[in-house]
Amino acid sequence: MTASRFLAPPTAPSFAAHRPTALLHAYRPRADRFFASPTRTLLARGVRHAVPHGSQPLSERVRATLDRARSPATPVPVVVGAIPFDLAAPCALVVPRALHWAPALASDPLIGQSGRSPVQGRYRLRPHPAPHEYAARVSAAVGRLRSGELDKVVLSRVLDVVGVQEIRLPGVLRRLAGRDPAGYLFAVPSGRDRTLVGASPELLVARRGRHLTTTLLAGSRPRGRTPAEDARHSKALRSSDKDRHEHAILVDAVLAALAPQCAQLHAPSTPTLLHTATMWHLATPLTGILATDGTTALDLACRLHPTPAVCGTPVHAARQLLQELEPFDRGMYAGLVGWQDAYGDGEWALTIRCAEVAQHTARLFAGAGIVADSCAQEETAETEAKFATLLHALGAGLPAAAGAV
Ligand SMILES: C=C(O[C@H]1C=CC=C(C(=O)O)[C@@H]1O)C(=O)O
Repeated sequence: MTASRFLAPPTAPSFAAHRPTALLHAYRPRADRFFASPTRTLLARGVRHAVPHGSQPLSERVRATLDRARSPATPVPVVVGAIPFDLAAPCALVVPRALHWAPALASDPLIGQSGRSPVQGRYRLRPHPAPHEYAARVSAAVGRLRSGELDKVVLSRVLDVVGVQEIRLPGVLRRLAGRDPAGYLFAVPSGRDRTLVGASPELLVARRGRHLTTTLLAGSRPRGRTPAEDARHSKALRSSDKDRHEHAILVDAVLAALAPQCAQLHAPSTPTLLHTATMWHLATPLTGILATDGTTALDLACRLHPTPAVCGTPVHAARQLLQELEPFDRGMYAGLVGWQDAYGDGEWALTIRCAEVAQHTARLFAGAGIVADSCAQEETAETEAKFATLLHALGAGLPAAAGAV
């Protein structure tokens, strides 16, 4: 595969014709799917084919849908959308009627003007479970981790944000883009009248020909309110044994899952730091060369999912513990969002730092990786800090409203 084919898929002859921010501003809720990564911006309009629900593995159903969508006018169709945490549940992937591509949002000088001033919305905030109850569940998880039953579990909670007016998704998406233009931004229909919107920092996997990349994140601190506090937080994260252990569990699991597929696989021996507008993370960028041409981006994603960034280790024990300790359905949270073309190239990011929006209500999700040395109060504070990404974009993250959490 050549780089030029990757940069200008045949479905996107107008790749360079659009400004990234023009696609951002053209986004229409419900009719469109918007996805932006550090390499490209994509706006998908309408539905030509939907990937069906069924008992066959997801990546086979996607292959079959892409085959069906191939035509002289669209020789290399693309699927776009979201996949739930539970791969056996219905996905929200489609081959759109029209697809517009542009370079990365961060490359557009106008991105700085996107959604700069958050509107002050009037909202009621309902956490589930309440922070003290979540902390109790973290303590229960720590007990199980210390007994040796498992090594890590990612325990999440939700925050329902209920407004007096309908939530305006284009504004939410623009404010997310304005604050984190180099992240993975998305707004995709996720069910009847529901939209999954978010700004994820984590790439599960991207494939370009035989080249694959992932950016593994685990171990977090909130950004500081002053430069000095911010520097303290990043330094504390870098030197924390507990966070390095939490991170190493993720890197080891992903290396073990990818090794059989790869002729080469490279991970730096120590993590670096990555930041979003609200969080610091320990990060490991991993690169590899696939052993064969036949493995698609989604084959790789399904092989990896759920990683210890969103579930835990061992996976089976972690899933069981989540069933006991998480009193809600994750739905599209902690799943995947992205695109893949008929060549098998694509990008799949984790659906974290996101909300599912329906009319007046947004359900925000946030999780924290728990290991045997975790402190329940700190993990609870970490989930509160993670909620801030979406609270800010909704205009609900202002001190008075945040105090109600
Ligand atoms: C599960 C989430 O974050 C994951 C990604 C980065 C760092 C994480 C952590 O430090 O716990 C989580 O594993 C979330 O934001 O809901």
